[in-house]
Amino acid sequence: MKIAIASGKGGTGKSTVAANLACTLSCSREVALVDCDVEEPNLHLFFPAPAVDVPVTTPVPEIDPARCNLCGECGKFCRFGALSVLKDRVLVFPELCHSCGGCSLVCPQGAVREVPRTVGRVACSRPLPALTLISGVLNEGEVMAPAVIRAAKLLAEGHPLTLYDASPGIACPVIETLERSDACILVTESTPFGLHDLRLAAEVVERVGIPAGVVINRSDGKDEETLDFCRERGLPVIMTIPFSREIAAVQNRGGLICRDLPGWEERFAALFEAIVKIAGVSP
Ligand SMILES: Nc1ncnc2c1ncn2[C@@H]1O[C@H](COP(=O)(O)OP(=O)(O)OP(=O)(O)O)[C@@H](O)[C@H]1O
Ligand code: SF4
Ligand code: SF4
Repeated sequence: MKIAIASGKGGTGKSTVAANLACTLSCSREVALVDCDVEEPNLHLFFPAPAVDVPVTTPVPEIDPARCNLCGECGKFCRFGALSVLKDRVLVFPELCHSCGGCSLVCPQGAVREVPRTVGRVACSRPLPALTLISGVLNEGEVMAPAVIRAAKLLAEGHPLTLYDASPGIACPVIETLERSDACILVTESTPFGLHDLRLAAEVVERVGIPAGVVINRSDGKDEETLDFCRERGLPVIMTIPFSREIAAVQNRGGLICRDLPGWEERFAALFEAIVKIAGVSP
């Protein structure tokens, strides 16, 4: 079973929910937690442990000047501007390449071969007896976040229960994270910005075809607009977390509220039961 934790807006508490849910569940079962926020992974801060790194590479073209006749077909084909055919050579911009493989297929001279290029890494650790943490890390200056997310998710394959912590927003890295998830927990906060971005995120999960439930975090007890929206969209609200200095203090020292504050382990266990019901599949 695969559960994604996402939110339209940054800083709403995705990592808080993902880390506490993973920790709670690992008391009773084997869990893999995948940090898909590859531009800024932070779950390792909750679960410090020695990690093994696996490099992530993507194939990019390399042109053989001895074969290339500068016909320009590869440049015409590439939709991403990663190839520029000049008078005397073909320039390759590897960081723009989406590794579709098209240029090597269309080259009539067989002058394009694919070479691996490292864009990031996946760090694997075992911070708790039944918890595997898999963190995708995109190299600085790289843009191919989906490739690192795919690699991180692949490493988690085979685990009976996997949680994916998505990046904020609704761009391709989030879509890549949502792919093949059984359900999604949408984390929001009761502010106009939170509601605006929840609308966008709700639309995305609907389009991807994944059932979802909502966690309202940093609640000040005035959640009516968010509750109305959820009711209209048929999105069940499956947990409410108050805005609390105590929660912030635990988190800011790298602690977990399910371990350090009474009652939260039970609440995260109940959150899991609720999302399992929404997913309609057994873990
Ligand atoms: N209920 C709460 N009460 C007080 N502080 C909170 C609460 N929930 C989260 N925070 C604090 O808000 C900050 C952001 O939380 P968190 O990192 O979980 O958000 P996020 O959605 O994962 O962020 P990002 O968009 O960067 O991935 C953290 O400093 C956390 O301690
Ligand atoms: S398609 Fe092949 S032969 Fe033509 S410019 Fe590109 S690399 Fe050269
Ligand atoms: S592999 Fe695809 S994206 Fe990359 S340079 Fe070739 S055509 Fe462009």
